[in-house]
Amino acid sequence: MKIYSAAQIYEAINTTIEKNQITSNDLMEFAGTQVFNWFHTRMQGAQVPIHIYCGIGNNGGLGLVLGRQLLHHGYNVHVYVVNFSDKRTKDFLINYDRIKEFKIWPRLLSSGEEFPKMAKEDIIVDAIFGIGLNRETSDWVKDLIKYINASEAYTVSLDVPSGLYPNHAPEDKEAVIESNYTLTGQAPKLSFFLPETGVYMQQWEAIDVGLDQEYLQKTDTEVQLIDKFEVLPLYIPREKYAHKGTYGHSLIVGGSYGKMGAVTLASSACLRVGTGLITAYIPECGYAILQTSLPEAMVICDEREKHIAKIQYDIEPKAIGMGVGMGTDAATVKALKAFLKTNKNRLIVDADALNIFATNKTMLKSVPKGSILTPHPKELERLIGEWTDDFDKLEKAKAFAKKYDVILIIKGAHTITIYDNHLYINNTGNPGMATAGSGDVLTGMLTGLVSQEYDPIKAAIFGVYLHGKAGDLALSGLGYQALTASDIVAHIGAAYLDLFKEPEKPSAEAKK
Ligand SMILES: NC(=O)C1=CN([C@@H]2O[C@H](COP(=O)(O)OP(=O)(O)OC[C@H]3O[C@@H](n4cnc5c(N)ncnc54)[C@H](OP(=O)(O)O)[C@@H]3O)[C@@H](O)[C@H]2O)[C@@H](O)CC1
Ligand SMILES: [K+]
Repeated sequence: MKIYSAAQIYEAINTTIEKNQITSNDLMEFAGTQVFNWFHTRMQGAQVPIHIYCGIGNNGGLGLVLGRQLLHHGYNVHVYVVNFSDKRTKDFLINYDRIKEFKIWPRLLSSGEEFPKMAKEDIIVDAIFGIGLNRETSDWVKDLIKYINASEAYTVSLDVPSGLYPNHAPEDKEAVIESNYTLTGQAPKLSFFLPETGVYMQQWEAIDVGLDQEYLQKTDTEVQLIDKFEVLPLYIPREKYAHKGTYGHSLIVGGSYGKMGAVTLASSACLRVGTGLITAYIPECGYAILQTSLPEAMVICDEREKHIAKIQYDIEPKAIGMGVGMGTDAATVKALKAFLKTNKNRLIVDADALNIFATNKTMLKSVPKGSILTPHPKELERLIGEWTDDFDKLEKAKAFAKKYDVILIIKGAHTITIYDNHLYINNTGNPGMATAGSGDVLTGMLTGLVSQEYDPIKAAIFGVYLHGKAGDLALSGLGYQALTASDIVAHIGAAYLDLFKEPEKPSAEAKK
């Protein structure tokens, strides 16, 4: 699903108006009606008080259309205008007049006014700011937002939780509506998926507000939300006359004394995702561990007992997973340096290999193009330096991926794959996956996919999706706390099978 920027949404609105020869207010009426239908379907005339807080822009205008339609259908509605500026938009004013047809005069709220009384059983509609927010709000509006949040009433935000900027993090964390449900116009916004800003909403749903389909389809976006619909075309079917050589030989290089489990997990995930052959390159101490825990794997041992000191082998892998459980011993750093001088294979770089690169940045220049790096937030910071907010982090990460021509996978609640100035936001996975070894499993899966000749960017997008889906399917009967990395591996097969079940609806999503 495409994620449009605020500028693209405004352009879509203008295109729709011009092409269909309608007024902007016609479009607002349509959007407001869609939102009304959403409420009406769920509330069926229930007389729960609904408090609609409208700003003075088009987000507020949308709130007024909703208010009028709810009144028309006999709902118990209270409408307030948050009067933060005199620059009311044309469509706000049209709808401000129209609501008065119902003998309703919205209460004007301004600085110093007492805020309306509400019970926590009531419903609040937040139509204060939409994507037009461009500066810090005044103190009294912040107080109102805090008051709404403190009410504990169920809050439905229109388009975005008010106070969220389209392209940077809020200055004041308390000056943002904590929304229970966000009904967003046409497509979700980037801020819904980032750790600092995603926390302001529990669930979101995209509502078709009638924007021009041709514009939406032909417009390329920098950001995409990845679900089943997007990954299905990436899947490479298995051939009848294939043999194990067809699906590539994967190599996992890693492990050190006390950390052999990481290699076992990565190697078993690599097998489960479908690699033809798997070899683990490990220090001597892991030999018996690997051979007993994973009989399908072949093992090559380093000359050292407890850590890797020389990466040398006589096989021809298609892809190499590098770094899981590897440690950062000086001899290992030296071995990695020497290895990079001759290696031509694509790498999937994780864990300690990332840490080694972070302190030896020149090594990054020897990483083959199209390799995949999979840092978690701390490892990412070591690679790209500190960031001011999540949006700044993404800019820095894009520049890094471009500089070294690599695919960067930023692991998190919504893992983001970055390549060639594009962002792919994953929509599978759950908090149970924040557990030891989960990253090792991902490294193994990505290695196995690249070995099977998935183009690296496709392997990254597909692998991250499949990893999250396996984690979601593993939850059943376990719950977040009990989920382990081995459970994720055990459900890779189910995640593949799930690809061919009924496709999910792309327009309505629940945030996990
Ligand atoms: N037109 C249509 O058909 C459709 C419209 N839709 C809806 O329109 C919404 C966008 O509307 P919008 O552009 O009017 O902006 P909105 O978010 O309401 O803000 C209002 C204005 O406030 C101002 N302002 C900014 N920050 C401020 C601050 N801190 N303190 C005080 N003032 C501040 C700023 O104006 P400024 O003062 O900078 O000139 C800004 O323009 C969109 O989110 C969606 O809900 C869609 O449903 C599709 C159909
Ligand atoms: K809003």
